[in-house]
Amino acid sequence: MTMRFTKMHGLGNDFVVIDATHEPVELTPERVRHIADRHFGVGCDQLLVVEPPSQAGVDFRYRIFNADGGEVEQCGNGARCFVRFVHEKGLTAKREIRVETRSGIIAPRLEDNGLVTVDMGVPVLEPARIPFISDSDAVVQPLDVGGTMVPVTAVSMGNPHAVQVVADVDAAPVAAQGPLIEGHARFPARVNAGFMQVVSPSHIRLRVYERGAGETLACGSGACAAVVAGVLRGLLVSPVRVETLGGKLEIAWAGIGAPVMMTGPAVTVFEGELALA
Ligand SMILES: N[C@@H](CCC[C@H](N)C(=O)O)C(=O)O
Repeated sequence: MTMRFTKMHGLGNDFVVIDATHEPVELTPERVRHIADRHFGVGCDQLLVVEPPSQAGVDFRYRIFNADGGEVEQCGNGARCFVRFVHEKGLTAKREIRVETRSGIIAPRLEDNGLVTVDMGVPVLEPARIPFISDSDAVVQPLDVGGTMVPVTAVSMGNPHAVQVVADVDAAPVAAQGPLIEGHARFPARVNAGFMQVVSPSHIRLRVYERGAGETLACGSGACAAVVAGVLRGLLVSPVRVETLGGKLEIAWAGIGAPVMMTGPAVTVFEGELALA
């Protein structure tokens, strides 16, 4: 059996994108892991599957699978690539699209300059809904990471994030702390671990150790979560330029109750056909 795919990226956070609008695609966690494998498969941080909508008033449904095979709720860089994909494939001519994800409906828009702006929805801060086990709703909470108390802000952008502030992102303990935070018992659904350096109130540098994928060159939902955390901590003023290892995003957030807006690029790299066992 063969499967056609498109390889894409948003700031180096890379995706294998599959069109399942005409025919369903059978995916198992093993198959996702094989496709995402950089040696034995195509290689990607996430696999994105574009499907017909399951409800009225929505244009598409898109599903997100991490490289470890797990299906997740949200992907910011993926949402931008999804829009470019449906345009390039001629699946719609609409520039503003309503798309179902596991965490609800998001609304990405293809701009005239080729960038994509995504309304990523209202961030969730209540611990139980993140989910984050805590008796407190304080913005900054100590997390015991291998015996070191790390002050983090827990935010859900549809998917869970734990953001910490570091003095120098290049020296941040991403490899050492990332896996410990990702699998921390206080985050029962696991979590994406963000390390943010505040350069100025409108500029941060960010690295993210992603749940189910390890450190990636960029994480769109992580950039949104970091800006929310920075604004809530009084360190940032929207809009904020977020510099990742793979490039820059613009994030705007007007505060509690408002949606987070993310603008950035989406790039198609190549198309291919994969033989599946
Ligand atoms: N790279 C993504 C996030 C993908 C999902 C994440 N690893 C999770 O498990 O929640 C982004 O750009 O937001």
